[in-house]
Amino acid sequence: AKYESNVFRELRIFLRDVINRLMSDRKFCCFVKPVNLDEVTDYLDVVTTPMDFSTIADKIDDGSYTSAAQFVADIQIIVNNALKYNPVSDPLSKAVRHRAFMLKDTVDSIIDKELDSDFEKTCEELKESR
Ligand SMILES: O=C(C1CCC1)N1C[C@@H]2C[C@H]3C[C@@H](O)[C@@H](O)[C@]2(C1)O3
Repeated sequence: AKYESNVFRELRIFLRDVINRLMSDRKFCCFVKPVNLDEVTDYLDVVTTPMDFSTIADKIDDGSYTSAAQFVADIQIIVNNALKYNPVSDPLSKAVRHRAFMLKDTVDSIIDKELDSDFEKTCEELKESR
């Protein structure tokens, strides 16, 4: 009801702030848009669930996330995809993998510092009550 919509509205505001900060961080520029499937023609042979920051931003606005944990799970998909498609030790792949690891630690740190655990618990409980 009203209370629920206020909680999920506050979650959207928090998640928009986080994704906006990630999108404006130059070291994460490779994660902003979907991998170009016209350019990377074998990408879907390797990666089953593409994910990127702009898709996450759309999902926030669609109300797809009813907890921060669901948001972090999509960030993890970005990380796992980057590690899976860019495994070799050539310099470009190593740079991509390093950024993927940086992304995960950056998001985990933001969540630990800035997301109230009671608020996240309320989101999880409201999600179950749906
Ligand atoms: O995995 C990715 C993105 C980086 C994190 C997501 N890509 C697959 C290609 C391999 C590597 C070099 C370019 O070929 C560029 O097209 C991509 C894009 O980076």
